[in-house]
Amino acid sequence: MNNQELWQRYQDWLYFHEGLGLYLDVSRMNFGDDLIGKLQPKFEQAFKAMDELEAGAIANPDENRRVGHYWLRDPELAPEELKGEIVATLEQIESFVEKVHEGIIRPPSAPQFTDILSIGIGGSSLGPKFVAKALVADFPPLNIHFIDNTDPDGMDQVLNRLKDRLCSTLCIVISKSGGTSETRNGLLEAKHAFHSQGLDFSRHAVAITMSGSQMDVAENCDNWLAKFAMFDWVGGRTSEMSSVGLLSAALLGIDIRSMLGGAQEMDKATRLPDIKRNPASLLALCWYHACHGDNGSKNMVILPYKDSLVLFSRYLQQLVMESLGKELDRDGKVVHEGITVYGNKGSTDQHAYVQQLREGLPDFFATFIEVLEDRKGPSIEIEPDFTSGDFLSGLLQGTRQALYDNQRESITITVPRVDTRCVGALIALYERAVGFYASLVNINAYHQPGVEAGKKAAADFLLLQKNILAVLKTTRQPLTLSALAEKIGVPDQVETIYKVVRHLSMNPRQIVLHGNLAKPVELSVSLGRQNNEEGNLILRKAS
Ligand SMILES: O=P(O)(O)OC[C@H]1O[C@H](O)[C@H](O)[C@@H](O)[C@@H]1O
Repeated sequence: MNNQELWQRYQDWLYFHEGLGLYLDVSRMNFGDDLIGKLQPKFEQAFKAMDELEAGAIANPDENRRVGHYWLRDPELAPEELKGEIVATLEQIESFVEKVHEGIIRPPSAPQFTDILSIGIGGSSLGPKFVAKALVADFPPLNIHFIDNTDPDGMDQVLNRLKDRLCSTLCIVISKSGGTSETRNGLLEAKHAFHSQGLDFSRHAVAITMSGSQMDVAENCDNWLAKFAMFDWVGGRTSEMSSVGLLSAALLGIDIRSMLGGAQEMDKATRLPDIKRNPASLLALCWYHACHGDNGSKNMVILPYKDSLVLFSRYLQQLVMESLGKELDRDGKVVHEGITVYGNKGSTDQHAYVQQLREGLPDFFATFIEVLEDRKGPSIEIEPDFTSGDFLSGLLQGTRQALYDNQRESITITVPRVDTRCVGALIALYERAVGFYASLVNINAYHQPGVEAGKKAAADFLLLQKNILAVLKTTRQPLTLSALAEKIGVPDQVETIYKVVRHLSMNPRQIVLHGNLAKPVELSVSLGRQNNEEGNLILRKAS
């Protein structure tokens, strides 16, 4: 197409949401005009399924669950019996936050809370992190820190930096199921850090979990400073607008009602059963074209040209890949669906992987996110008539053009600025697009059966470790790895045993490896003293 034709295509397909000032440009996706007609029946099904979901159907049959994240921003739409708890939880959050800000709810040994330590993983971390990065003011009422892994080094880094302010740190532990081991470990490590300083953890701790969850019961969260409900009908990856995301956002001074309002406005726009005039169905159409049609399966590269949106791609990785990455369709047929999502930000990525996007594997489509307002207030001129923001804008338009010139497709979402309404709207837009796409390809977007396999294998690994330690504790002589495997009764698991003892031997766990590390088959292992005497004897216990 020549420039004139492209300009025409741009205008023909442009979606604009007046209230949000949001543009969606799909003109650089090369689907033909006939695609809408072709997909019309599938979309009719998708709109219908979405209506049913919002009306309270069991949209996630495998887990026998309703899917209600849309009700969070419009409780009036929720089934009668749920309205009250949505409204009450929001009010509970606001009242708690107000009291924290005013110092009415305060730590026992400091006048006010200064910091938040947020512990959670997956949906219990990605949304809060994304929103904090996107919307936090330069000088927020509290500073936020995250533990989202069971990496001891990572936890030490956070806890060491917080050491002098632990007495004024509010610890929010988030786990819908309450049974996620990484979060449990983070909680126990944080608790240990508080206790080491003589601080009463329960006076600093806030729980966000389903009532009666494993964590709720084990920790007796009712005795904590506060406990906020997490609803069974809200999935982890769509929980940003529940207490999971709203509590920390409000504590940071972010206007959560406005974020909910932005999402609600987008929800209204994405309910319209008209593919071309609904931004979420337009996105789903583009994804179908790029990922499901004759073009093979393309990856989704998310490129926001704005530093504050840098975590959007990570947020979307869970939303899109956990929702759409499925082995079976709704009829039980093997389909291996999914869309790979990656990205960081422009123009930073221009100096990293855009080379491959432009000239290498044509295995992706890009989504540019353009923000029209450069900054609050005026800019200096970097060169006569040019500001830094002009360069950012030029680099976005240039990359879009350069990709298109080399037959690389792209979508562009343009927003006026990164504010609460915009962030709420972006989250809502992608949530709905994922739901539509799942309908188009006939999969359940709301379960995640594949996640369990890794957890189960990790549990087996840890059980094996337990058995190894039990044997070594009763054996005086070093054992070869195969002898150890025999003794435990798993002769075919020498490699796993090797991995366990190699890890233990590098840590103060009194496990010693003997022999040549380059020849695992010749190694033997025993319980004993390691070189680092001091470390040997310290086995920290969770309090
Ligand atoms: O909030 P939690 O129950 O701790 O779950 C945290 C995360 O872990 C799981 O593995 C799921 O796959 C995610 O969807 C979820 O967000």
